[in-house]
Amino acid sequence: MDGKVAVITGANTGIGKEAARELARRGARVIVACRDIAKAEAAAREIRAETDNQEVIVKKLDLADTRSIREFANSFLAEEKELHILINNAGVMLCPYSKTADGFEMHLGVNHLGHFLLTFLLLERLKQSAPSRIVNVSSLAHHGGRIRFHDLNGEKSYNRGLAYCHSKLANVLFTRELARRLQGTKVTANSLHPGSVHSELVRHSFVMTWLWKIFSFFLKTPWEGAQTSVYCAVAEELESVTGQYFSDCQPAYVSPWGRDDETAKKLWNVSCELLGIQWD
Ligand SMILES: NC(=O)C1=CN([C@@H]2O[C@H](COP(=O)(O)OP(=O)(O)OC[C@H]3O[C@@H](n4cnc5c(N)ncnc54)[C@H](OP(=O)(O)O)[C@@H]3O)[C@@H](O)[C@H]2O)C=CC1
Ligand SMILES: CC1=C(/C=C/C(C)=C/C=C/C(C)=C/C=O)C(C)(C)CCC1
Repeated sequence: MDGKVAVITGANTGIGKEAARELARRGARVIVACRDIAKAEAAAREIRAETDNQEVIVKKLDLADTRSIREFANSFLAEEKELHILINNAGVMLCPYSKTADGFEMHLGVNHLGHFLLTFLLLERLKQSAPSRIVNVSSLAHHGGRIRFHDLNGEKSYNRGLAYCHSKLANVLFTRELARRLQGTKVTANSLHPGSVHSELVRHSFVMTWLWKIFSFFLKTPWEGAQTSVYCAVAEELESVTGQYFSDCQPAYVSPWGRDDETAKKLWNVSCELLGIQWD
């Protein structure tokens, strides 16, 4: 991947860090886009030392704050002339009810709206650098999700498990609509389930943290969990594959709600309204 530029969100730990390591190992210039610069620098240092690739760059990105997303994009666009791979990987799960700086429910705000805005801001660069790829890390949990247009911010009722599922369904629907709109541009968009992975994702749940420790033997390692992301980002046979959903490096079953084009279009329009952007 010499000469290729990749941005990976949430690459300081877990699946994102391992995906960054794999792309760096293959020679790509990797932008590690994280909210905590100290953690990101530590991860980048480790990856540089292990892969002997010095082109692992840390940039601040807090997906729970649209100002930070815009600052990241401005700085990236000023410094990087190309972008071939965008892996929208960062995520939160099982958060107690909370809101982003812009007042969005945390799961929807970080997992969906933050990445929606980031993709919007970086899309011209992806188009200019085509062939290029957008990889959205969703989850099997999208099966439990519904887009609750009447209460997107969970103000009427909130369940943290369901809130995560809704946001992961939003990832699948966003990918589907994005892929449709990008037909003919040589920019592809695919989503995926990484597997059940022993990472810090369960940090907000005491019970899940213990389950994850006790049953860690049955879970994938973060490196194993990163393989489908890496596959979607680099596999030659996926050059023109777009709008698909993968698991274990294979196309996988999408819930009926994840295949609903009307909901995908409506979610697109509502996301634009919430973010105050025009994206045709
Ligand atoms: N682990 C699993 O079993 C599964 C994971 N997934 C998905 O995989 C992706 C990666 O998760 P995983 O590696 O497991 O989890 P981790 O918790 O280990 O990593 C999540 C990453 O997202 C970052 N992040 C969280 N909030 C923000 C924010 N506001 N702005 C920027 N970055 C943020 C974290 O940063 P920080 O360290 O600073 O908090 C961290 O780098 C997620 O999208 C998750 O939904 C899907 C299915 C199963
Ligand atoms: C059934 C079962 C387990 C499986 C849990 C699963 C399958 C979790 C999936 C989590 C996802 C999909 C998270 C993120 O999106 C454990 C805990 C290993 C313990 C043994 C019993």
